Amino acid sequence: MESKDLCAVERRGRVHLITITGAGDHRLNPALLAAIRSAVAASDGAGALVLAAEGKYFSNGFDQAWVRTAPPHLHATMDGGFRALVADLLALPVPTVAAVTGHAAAAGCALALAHDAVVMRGSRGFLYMSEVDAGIKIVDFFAELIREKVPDAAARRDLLLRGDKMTAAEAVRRGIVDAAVDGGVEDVVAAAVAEAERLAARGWDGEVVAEIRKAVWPKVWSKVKDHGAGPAAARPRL
Ligand SMILES: CCCCCCCCCCCCC/C=C/C(=O)SCCNC(=O)CCNC(=O)[C@H](O)C(C)(C)COP(=O)(O)OP(=O)(O)OC[C@H]1O[C@@H](n2cnc3c(N)ncnc32)[C@H](O)[C@@H]1OP(=O)(O)O
Repeated sequence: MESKDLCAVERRGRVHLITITGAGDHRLNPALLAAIRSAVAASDGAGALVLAAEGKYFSNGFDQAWVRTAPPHLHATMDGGFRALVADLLALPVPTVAAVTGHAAAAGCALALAHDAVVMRGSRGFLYMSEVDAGIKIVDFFAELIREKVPDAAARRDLLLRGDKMTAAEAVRRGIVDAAVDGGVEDVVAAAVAEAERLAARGWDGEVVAEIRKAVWPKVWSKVKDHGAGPAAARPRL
């Protein structure tokens, strides 16, 4: 499947809207990670970026089936591809908003939290770090991402060491998500685009946005910066 089939890209006003397509659970493997990265790279000229998804999943995390079948030497492309995508998002010269239109589990949850803002569907979908239930250790930059994006220790414990499946309302109450949106997938996307448009209207200097973001999340940036497509890095290592 070509990358353009994995993600759809459109402009809505000043907003670059990326949609992970299909009714599946959008498992993150090198092909989908590359497709999302290409879609992010196509945001030149936009004032803000939104990442959304079709169906009942935003993303259900890494593609474990791919890991089981791929030669071991390729496993690093999953980690490298994810780090590169997070680096691209942190280095982007425009505000970013995740439209969590459905379940966001494990690496899918981490991907949502790698955005500046997160709006989430109120009636469907969990924010869920399933690793403790699935018997999967998390790596350092995941821990950093959660530590920096989930500042409340109790919320971090509930997410990582209790495996809570948080609804949007719960995630808003815990300070992890910015807004719970009533209605369907398109209502969540519309709310995310509206927020992105408000941020784009501020007309910020893109380099300042990117440098402030790196300064605000320094430990995550330090663990991903050599993987992304930003000025400091060579071509993505996918
Ligand atoms: C991993 C190998 C990688 C190796 C190489 C790379 C290394 C790189 C670094 C590694 C880092 C490791 C960390 C990351 C690891 C991963 O990502 S591994 C992949 C992990 N992924 C998972 O474990 C998947 C987890 N997902 C699930 O368990 C489920 O899919 C789900 C999210 C819990 C959803 O389950 P599902 O049964 O599909 O749910 P639904 O049917 O939609 O809903 C269940 C019921 O709940 C109701 N409901 C849904 N949303 C809401 C809501 N918001 N409010 C209220 N109720 C809700 C829904 O209606 C259902 O109700 P019933 O119909 O009555 O049952």
